[in-house]
Amino acid sequence: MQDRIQALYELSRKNERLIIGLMSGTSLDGLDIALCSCSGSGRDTQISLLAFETQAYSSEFRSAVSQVFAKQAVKHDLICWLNAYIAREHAAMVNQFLRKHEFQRDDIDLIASHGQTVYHRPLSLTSIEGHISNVPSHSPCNSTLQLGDGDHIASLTGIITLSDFRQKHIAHGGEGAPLAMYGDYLLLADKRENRCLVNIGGIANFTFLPANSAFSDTVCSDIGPGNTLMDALVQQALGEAFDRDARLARTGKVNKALFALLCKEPYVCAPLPKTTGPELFNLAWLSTIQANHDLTELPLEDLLATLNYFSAWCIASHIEKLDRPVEVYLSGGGAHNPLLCDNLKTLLGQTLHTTDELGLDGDAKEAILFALLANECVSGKPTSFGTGDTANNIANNRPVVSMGKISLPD
Ligand SMILES: Nc1ncnc2c1ncn2[C@@H]1O[C@H](COP(=O)(O)OP(=O)(O)OP(=O)(O)O)[C@@H](O)[C@H]1O
Ligand SMILES: CC(=O)N[C@H]1[C@@H]2OC[C@@H](O2)[C@@H](O)[C@@H]1O[C@H](C)C(=O)O
Repeated sequence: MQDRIQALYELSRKNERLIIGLMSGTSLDGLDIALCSCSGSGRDTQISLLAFETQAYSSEFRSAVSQVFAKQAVKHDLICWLNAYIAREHAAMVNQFLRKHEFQRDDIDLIASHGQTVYHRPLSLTSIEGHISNVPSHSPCNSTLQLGDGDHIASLTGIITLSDFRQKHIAHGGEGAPLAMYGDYLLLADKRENRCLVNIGGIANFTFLPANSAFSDTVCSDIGPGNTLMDALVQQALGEAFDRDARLARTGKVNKALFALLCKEPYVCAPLPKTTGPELFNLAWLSTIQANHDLTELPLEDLLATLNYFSAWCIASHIEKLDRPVEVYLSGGGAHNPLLCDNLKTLLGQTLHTTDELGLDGDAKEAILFALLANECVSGKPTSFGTGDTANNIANNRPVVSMGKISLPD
C-alpha cells in the first residue's frame, strides 16, 4: 500500500489518538488550542484534555481579518492572501504550543482545524428585511466560508490536518452550523437529566439534550448575539477588546425603549433551528434601530447594560421555549461575564452550571468538539448515535455525515 494511504489506514485503526483541536471564533480574540486524547468513536468516545491554551492574536492579525470579517464587499487579493496567512499563523501557534508543552510532532496523530469564519450566509439571511444581497437569485443555497487552508497547516506542522468541517454539513442539507450538537450529544447526553448546553461566544448557541434521548431528539441552534455587539461597541468607543467583568455595563441602566426594539428583531423570534453571525448582529444593525427611534444619545454604559440584558434575554427566551425543566450548563467567554450570568439567572429563575462541572472545560469546549469531529472522520466508520440515527435529521439541521477534509503534510 502507498505510504500515505498506509498512514491514514493505521490512523483509522488506532484505539487512541492524540488530536489537536483548533478553534478561532467570531470574537477574533485568539486561537484556542486543545490537545486531546481521544479513544473509541461514536457513543464509545472518551476524550481527555491534556493541554489547552488560547494564543492571543496580534493586532496585525486582527486588523487584517477585520477588513473582510462579515463584510459584504471585500478585496479579492486580501481574501486570497488571508487563506494562506491565517493557516500559516495557526501553524506557527501550534508549533509553539508543541514546544512549550514538550511534545514532538510525531507524538500527534492529527490536527482538527476549524479555520476562521469570514462570512456565514444561511439562506435565511437573505430574507431579512433591509438585507441587500449581491448574490444572484437563480440558485439559492446555504453557504459559509472559513479561511486558513489545511494544506498549509499540515505542511508547516508536519501533522495530518483535517479542516473545513462545515461544507459537508451544507452539502447534506444543513446550514453548516452549529456543529456543536454532535460532540455535545456523544459526550454529555444524560440518562436522567434534561440538559441545555449554552455556549456564549460572539454568537450564543445552545444544544438541548433531553434525558435519555435519541440523537434525533437533540435540538441545536444559534440563538443570537452573545458578546459580539458588546465587544464591537467597546472596541469602537474605547479601543479595548471587551467589557472585562462587565465593569462598564454594571454602571449603566437598561434602556427599556431600546431593549423593546431590539427584541423585535425577526431573527430572535424565528423558529429553531437557525444560524446567524455578525453579518446580521453588528453595530450598523444597532445604529439603524437607534437612529430610527431617536435613541442615538445614550451613554456608553447604558448601551452596554442594554446589550448585556438583551443577550441574556435572547438566551433565556430560547430556553423557555423548550417548555421543559432543564439544567443549564454554560461555556464560552460569555460565561466569564458576571452581569450576563446574573441577568440570565434572574430571567430564568434558576441556578446555572458550567460545562466544567460535567468535566468539559468551558473555554476549550469548541476546540475539543472539533477534535471529536476529526476523530469520527478518521475512525472510518459512520458515526453511531445509537437509536434515532436517521429520523428527521436533515430537516432539523443535523445530517449524520463525516466532516473535515484531509490534508497530508507532503
Ligand atoms: N472576564 C470577562 N468579562 C466579560 N466578558 C468576557 C470575559 N472573558 C471573556 N469574555 C467575553 O468572551 C469573548 C470571547 O469568547 P469566546 O472565545 O468564547 O468567543 P468565540 O469562540 O470567538 O466566539 P464564537 O463561539 O461565537 O465563535 C470575549 O470577546 C468577551 O466578550
Ligand atoms: C459559521 C460559524 O462559524 N458559526 C459559529 C459561530 O460561533 C458560534 C456560533 O456562530 C456557531 O454556530 C458556530 O460555531 C460553533 C463552534 C458550532 O458550529 O457549533
